[in-house]
Amino acid sequence: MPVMRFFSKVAKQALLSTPGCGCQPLTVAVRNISFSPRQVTSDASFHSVSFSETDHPKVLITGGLGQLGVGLAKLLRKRYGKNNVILSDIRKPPNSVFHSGPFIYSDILDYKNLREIVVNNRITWLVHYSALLSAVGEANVALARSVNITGLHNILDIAAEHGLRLFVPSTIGAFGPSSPRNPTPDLCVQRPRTIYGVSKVHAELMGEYYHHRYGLDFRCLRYPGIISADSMPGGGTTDYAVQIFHDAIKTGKFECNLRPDTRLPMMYIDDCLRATLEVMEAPAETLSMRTYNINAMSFTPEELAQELQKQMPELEVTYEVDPVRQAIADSWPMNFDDSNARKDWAWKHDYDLPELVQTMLNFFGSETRMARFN
Ligand SMILES: NC(=O)c1ccc[n+]([C@@H]2O[C@H](COP(=O)([O-])OP(=O)(O)OC[C@H]3O[C@@H](n4cnc5c(N)ncnc54)[C@H](O)[C@@H]3O)[C@@H](O)[C@H]2O)c1
Ligand SMILES: C[C@@H](O)[C@H](N)C(=O)O
Repeated sequence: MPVMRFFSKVAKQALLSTPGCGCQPLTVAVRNISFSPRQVTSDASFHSVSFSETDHPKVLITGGLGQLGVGLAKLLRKRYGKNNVILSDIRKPPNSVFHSGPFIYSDILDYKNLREIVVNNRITWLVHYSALLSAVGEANVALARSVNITGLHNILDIAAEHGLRLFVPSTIGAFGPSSPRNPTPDLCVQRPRTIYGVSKVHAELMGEYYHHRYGLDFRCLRYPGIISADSMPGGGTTDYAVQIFHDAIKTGKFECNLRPDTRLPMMYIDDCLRATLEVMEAPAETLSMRTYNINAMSFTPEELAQELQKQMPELEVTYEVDPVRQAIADSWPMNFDDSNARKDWAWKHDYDLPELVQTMLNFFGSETRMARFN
């Protein structure tokens, strides 16, 4: 769409509209909506988009000290420059993170604090990672509702008010027992039974609503369970698939809290972070939707254990099922259909199960060698 037509369409939408939010006068949000040139569609084809020194996005990552944020900051800093990517969280960063690039305190429940950060740092992209995951969410529903829903409202309004490109991850947990589970397509019944899932469906719908109503450049990927070696998961149902590596290396034993035949979609962290970068850089006209499933592999605890045992035959795996996590897993997709992401913006995973296991073991192997050396 030509630039002027784009602006006048969005300006008209803005004049007609008022984004709802409990935290600030609605008119302010509308009057202050501004449009970054980055929101205008580009002719560059996917993968060939590159950023000149002066054209870097200025990125803020919320909830950046969890399993995914530090890795994403590293990837984005490599691409856009160290000082153009700000990590934020409400927790105190470890030394290594604090010294690796800009870090700032940000509580997503504090709207004024968010606005100050966005204005003072001239933020243009917002990656919203703060959340309570599925298992911790069930253990503290009130806090999960507040962080995952009220916090999201603040993020949407900040993004709309300042014309930011906004990424919010969703999850396989946004589906429920009445969704088709094998495979689960992008568009189907979504009736999750966890506060986490309910809050993520809410985020998908609110983001898409703001996109259609106010022109917000909202982008969302539904991540599978993410597996990483150098960061620990924050209390989800798929955490077993990370813990098994730590326990296997440390003790040669692992007690799994899901049944051996529980099949769930999973992904290695490098694929997840690259997908996030790719969808953020994708020209708007390639996105036929604003919320996409992405997938890499799908396995059960038994299959993961067998793959590990090819290299560690002495590994012993036992099962002590946690009924809360098992009920959650039994309501989630077994296989994820990500054909729209593959078609629209050329999504392609690099890691399948054997490569994942090899990469994780290589990481822990080199760590052990380093520890012995020191
Ligand atoms: N890790 C996965 O397997 C996975 C899968 C699907 C989707 N996701 C989504 O990706 C995002 C990042 O996941 P993660 O695994 O890094 O999560 P995590 O639980 O490891 O980290 C979440 C972070 O949010 C922070 N936080 C909590 N309350 C906050 C507040 N009020 N203000 C600011 N920050 C606050 C926490 O301190 C924590 O560091 C989440 O939105 C999650 O739903 C993750
Ligand atoms: C799947 C995902 O959203 C998260 N790892 C959880 O299990 O809660």
